[in-house]
Amino acid sequence: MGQKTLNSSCMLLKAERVKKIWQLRGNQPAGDGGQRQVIVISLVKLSAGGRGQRSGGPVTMRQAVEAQVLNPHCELGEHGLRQILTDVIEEVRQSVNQDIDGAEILHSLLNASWLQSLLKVYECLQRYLRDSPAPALDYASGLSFQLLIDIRALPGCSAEAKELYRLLRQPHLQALLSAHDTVAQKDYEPVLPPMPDEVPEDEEATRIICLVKNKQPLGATIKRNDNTGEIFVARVIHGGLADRSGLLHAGDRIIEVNGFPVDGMEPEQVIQVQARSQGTIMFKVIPITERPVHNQTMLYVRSMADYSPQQDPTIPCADAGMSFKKGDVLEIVDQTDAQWWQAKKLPSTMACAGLIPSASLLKRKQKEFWWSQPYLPHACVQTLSTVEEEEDMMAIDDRCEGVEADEEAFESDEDDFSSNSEGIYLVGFRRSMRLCRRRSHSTTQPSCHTRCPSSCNSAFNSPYEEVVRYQRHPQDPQRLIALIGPSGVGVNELRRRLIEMNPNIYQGPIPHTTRAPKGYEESGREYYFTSREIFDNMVYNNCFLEYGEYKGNLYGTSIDAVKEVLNSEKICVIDIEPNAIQAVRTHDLRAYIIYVKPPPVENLKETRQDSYITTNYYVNRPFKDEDFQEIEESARKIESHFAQFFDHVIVNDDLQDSCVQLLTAVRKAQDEPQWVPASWIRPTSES
Ligand SMILES: Nc1ncnc2c1ncn2[C@@H]1O[C@H](COP(=O)(O)OP(=O)(O)OP(=O)(O)O)[C@@H](O)[C@H]1O
Repeated sequence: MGQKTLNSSCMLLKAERVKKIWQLRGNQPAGDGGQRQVIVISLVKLSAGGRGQRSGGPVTMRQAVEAQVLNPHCELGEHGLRQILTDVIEEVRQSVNQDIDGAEILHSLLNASWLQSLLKVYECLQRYLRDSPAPALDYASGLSFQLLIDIRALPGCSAEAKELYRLLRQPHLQALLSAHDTVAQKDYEPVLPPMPDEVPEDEEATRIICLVKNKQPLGATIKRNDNTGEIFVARVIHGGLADRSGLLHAGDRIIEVNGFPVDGMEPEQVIQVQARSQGTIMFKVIPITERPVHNQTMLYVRSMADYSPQQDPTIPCADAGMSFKKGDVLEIVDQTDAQWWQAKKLPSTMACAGLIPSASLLKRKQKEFWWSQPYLPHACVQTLSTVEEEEDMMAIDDRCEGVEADEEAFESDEDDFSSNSEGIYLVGFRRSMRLCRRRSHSTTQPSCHTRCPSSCNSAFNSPYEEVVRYQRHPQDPQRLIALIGPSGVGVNELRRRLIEMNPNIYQGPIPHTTRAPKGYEESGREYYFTSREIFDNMVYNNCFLEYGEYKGNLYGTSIDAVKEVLNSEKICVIDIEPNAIQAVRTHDLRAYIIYVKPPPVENLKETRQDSYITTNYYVNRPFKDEDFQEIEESARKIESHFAQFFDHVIVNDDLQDSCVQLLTAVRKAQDEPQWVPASWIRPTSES
């Protein structure tokens, strides 16, 4: 016995020519605007032949196959070819058991579901040829239309007639009748070119793909091998026309487009040939032999930068690119290419993905600065207010016409330590507390210190932040609500109104201070009164989200004070400096960031006519034009540096409207699924 061979007639079964023509037809059915795809498998011809035979069943099978090829109309029994295939598979299975070379591969090939489906289609076509069904009439929709007119003309119509009228008017039924008429009239458009009769010997290695153009782009990019001049498919865009055909793959070599040999052409010329074609595009390709296996995992990211493909000269194809803004959530559908990923912007109804720079490429581009917003490196440790800054503040306040009031006068301002009828104190609204961390109209020179978690730098440096959809479990603590906005926009006003609405649900954290308590004050009610030493120790141990100094006393909001509110099952509402955002975007606090944005300056002027701005060193005074300009300027800076972290934006125009918006947003944050950093759910060493 020589080498073991698969001595079976199933080896003789040879796919001589299997050609598929996929006709992707862009048709707009009335009403739904969707796309209909018709897949036509034009020719499937299996024949038998070859060496070696065995007696018994297999020979009968071979004869049956040959008989089928010679006379496709002959009967092959109830299950036709599928029956033959089942028998062959059984025989190959026996060969597998005998450990015969190649049997296992053949067994899995014959068992493939696509082959079963192909044979099913074949059998259907055979049955169709045998039965030659003919339509009873070509214009079923015309008949139904006539019926509708007749029923309407009936003087008193029965319940049955009314029901028939209703049924015939259903869009689904009308679409069905229209489809019937299309088939009955054999109105198939466009007509595909005939298959060439003469197929060269090496045809097995090539594939002819015919795609019907619709308004969509092809969804594939090409590249040229500069040494050989050969043209290859560089990438197939996820969800595009080429991808959905399933016939074009990255790495396939394109030999012809619409009959034009493309070897040696520039990619732009190939695109022109393709663009000139009307109706259908025919590609002759040599398929890539080893297609890479994609086991892509689903990845969702929040973009930390803006990107515009039209301004990026390095993108392989600007039209295939996708623009995005800071804060957009992107679904990364393909990361095969280390440089260019494919993504969809969420929420998306687009089937087709777009090209975006990979994380490493975008990081490189960010460093180049040529198209992105100037990048502000995040300062982990803020410097204490300098003498110049103090002078700056004085310079601003020099313009004030108010009367200087001492801290005591501020502290006794009723608004600042009000308690409601149930005796619940609204903490954190004291003027001194607010002024100590007063925003200095500049994001680069904040006057207070913010905590920087270890993940802070990585979040600021990475152009994409991985996110996951998170729905708070009813037993989880409520999410922290953090409001940010330019000084004077109304952050405290909104926060106060929310807490006042229901202090049993909403509460601010109790701040710490080194100031001595006044007679009526209790530690743990208005403030936690601590010594400077303890305060310094807390600063050293990173216990504060933010802290600052006002008139020689330190004030700060501790993480534990926030957690205390959250653990009491209330919703903690805080007002933070933009630089403290990263300190609250943690696994423990899970902050929902609401940005309070100023309306256009004309609206600001109109709505703030009777309002008073809180100023440093001086009592409140009416808003001035300079204040509105500063609010606008500060808003621009905050948005350009921190917009990627906003979960929600409220334009504080009409105060009443803004309160309603805030309440709705807070409820959504607690009760509806939100995109949150993946590190909150799968804590990493960084978080
Ligand atoms: N939508 C609005 N319409 C009219 N007045 C408003 C509106 N929002 C806020 N105000 C008023 O504007 C003034 C400033 O608001 P608020 O004190 O809340 O500012 P802020 O953003 O907290 O600034 P800061 O942190 O500097 O105190 C207050 O008198 C407030 O009542």
